[in-house]
Amino acid sequence: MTENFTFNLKATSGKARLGEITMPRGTIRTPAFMPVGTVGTVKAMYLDQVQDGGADIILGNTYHLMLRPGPERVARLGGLHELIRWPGPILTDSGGFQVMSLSGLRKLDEQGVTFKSHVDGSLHHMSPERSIEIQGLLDSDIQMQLDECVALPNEPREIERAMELSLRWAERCRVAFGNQPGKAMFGIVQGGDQPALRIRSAEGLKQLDLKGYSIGGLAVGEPQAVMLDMLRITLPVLPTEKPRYLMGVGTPDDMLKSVAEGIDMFDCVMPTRSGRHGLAFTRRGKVNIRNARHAEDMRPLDEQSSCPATRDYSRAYLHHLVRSNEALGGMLLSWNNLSYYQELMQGIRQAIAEDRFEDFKAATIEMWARGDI
Ligand SMILES: C=CCOC(=O)Nc1nc2cc3[nH]c(NC)nc3cc2c(=O)[nH]1
Repeated sequence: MTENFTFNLKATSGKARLGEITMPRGTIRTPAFMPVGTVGTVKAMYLDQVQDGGADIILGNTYHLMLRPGPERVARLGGLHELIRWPGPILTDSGGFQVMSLSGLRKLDEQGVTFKSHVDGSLHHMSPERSIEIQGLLDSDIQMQLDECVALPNEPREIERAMELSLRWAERCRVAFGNQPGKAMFGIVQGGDQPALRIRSAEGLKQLDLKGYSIGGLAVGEPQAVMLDMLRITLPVLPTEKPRYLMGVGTPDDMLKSVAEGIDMFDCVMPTRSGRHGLAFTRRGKVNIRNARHAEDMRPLDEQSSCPATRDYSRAYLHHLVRSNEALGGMLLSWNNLSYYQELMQGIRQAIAEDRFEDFKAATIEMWARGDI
């Protein structure tokens, strides 16, 4: 068992990287997909299934957990891992992004953000220091700086203002985080779709002795080409020996192309959220199980899968459950989708290990191009 946070780069295939993050609570194989466990649960899943399905780490959302059950209460209950019974590493966001997108934002200034809870309307203030304090109370293993993510497209002046503010907040978070050997704090590169601002943000964060770097401000409505361009600008500036985490991404296509640029970690609600709405991800593309054509299709989603939800249940039954809005429908499709995402990550890691990632990427995207099957 290691008492530190270390990242070991094991192989490369083009710019794609195979690595391992070792932490006291376990090892994270990269490239990694991190299921989103918003309010201390990966929705519609048992965490045993999430772990058995291949996830080494899950996400917890600071914004939700600070509102309910509250960070001090979680600490009194032994911390998030105890409460939700997840033994592995947990990455928590700083809350910044969700405050902007979910709450009645009241004010954002140098000190931090002031907002009204979407739960009960209570007023909250979150400074960079309070965000790190909350993540500490949650006993989070990988903590995020507080940042300001602006939507795209946007005025360059506005993107610059938010990027500079985020840099100042990164410094304050770094001071507040202090020295916690078995834990990590990641900075978040901002700068929107502006190359010069992306470079300045990455250069600024490199002064802070961080253990990893998130790429923020993307997957906020910009075309995929813009997102990939920003990765090509940003990643060469970042230290190769530290992990890179692309926030909120994405579809299998997004992840394959981002791994090809040098991304190591991903999180996205897509597999779980779309599973609850009847969309199944499979090796051969997406299946909208609500579609009438599945009503009497006795085939499972994929007879070759090792996931029971994928291998043992007919499309007809899944169709019936989803059409009837039965809980089991969302449960089985979430299970299927997370299993597919982890199977894809395993395939990516294997392809990098054998230096054939480019072929694997092309073949997987081509298989997907055939669309709904
Ligand atoms: C776990 C996340 C750590 O969150 C933070 O502390 N801040 C933060 N979160 C983001 C989340 C995003 N999701 C998407 N698309 C679905 N784009 C995102 C961009 C950001 C961002 O720029 N900052």
